[in-house]
Amino acid sequence: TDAKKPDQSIIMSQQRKRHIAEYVIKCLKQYGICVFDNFLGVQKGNEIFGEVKHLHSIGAFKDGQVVSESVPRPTQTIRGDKIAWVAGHEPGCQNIGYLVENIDSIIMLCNERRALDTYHVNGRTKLPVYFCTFLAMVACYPGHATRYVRHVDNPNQDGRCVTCIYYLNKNWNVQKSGGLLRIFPQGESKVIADIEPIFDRLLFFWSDRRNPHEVQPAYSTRYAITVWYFDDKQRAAAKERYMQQVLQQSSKQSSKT
Ligand SMILES: COc1ccc2cc(-c3cnc(C(=O)NCC(=O)O)c(O)c3)ccc2c1
Ligand SMILES: [Mn+2]
Repeated sequence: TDAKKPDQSIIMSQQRKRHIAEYVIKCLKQYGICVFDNFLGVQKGNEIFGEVKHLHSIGAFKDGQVVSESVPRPTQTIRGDKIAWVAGHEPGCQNIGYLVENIDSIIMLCNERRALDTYHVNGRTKLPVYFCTFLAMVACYPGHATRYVRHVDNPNQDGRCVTCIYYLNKNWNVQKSGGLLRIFPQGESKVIADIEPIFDRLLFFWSDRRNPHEVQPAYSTRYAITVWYFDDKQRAAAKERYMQQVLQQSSKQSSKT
């Protein structure tokens, strides 16, 4: 049997991708944040949601550990999400793969226009511990008031320049279920952005200190898929710093022994 060909009717046209990229460029330049609704449509959105629920049902989600320089505090006070790293070609994840491919091509279109700030985005998410694989982070806030306190995704130049989040939550009611994403833009606009994590919504924002944000307590299961885009120069510098730290640590160790 021939490999399952994606349904031609829902391959996103180049023209639509260009239209979205124009919109993303305009918003990121003006506000540093961009919300685009009805990104893939109900059918594709449902298929992706189904794959994420399947991942959850087979226990693929692990507690979100916090990578922080400060003394690690119990994670449940900082963030309650559970995460699963997905490349998109694993069995049962091809629709997540379709989502990531489409986001990729939009970001690359923005990049061609030299529009992503001074960044040159050529790589996509790699595990924060410097593995060279490209991954999307599927996150679940399992309800019972799980939250993520105000934070910056990339406070110390680790290379990430754009955060892109795709939400999967049907008929989400913030009054009942909370889970609002609140962004506190640090630019001149200073207008707080309250973003509801609604189904088939795509969000982009600069990952650095321009966009501190928080996930308010969620009272229903809240799913999202995040991809971070790297600036290659910043990334290379971060890797260099990381390797220097490792070398210093090992030379300290060897001088002790
Ligand atoms: C291995 O190390 C890891 C592993 C996972 C990590 C996940 C995050 C993270 C950052 N931001 C958000 C967020 O802001 N979500 C906003 C929303 O859902 O609307 C979020 O859900 C998760 C940060 C660092 C990590 C380091
Ligand atoms: Mn974040």
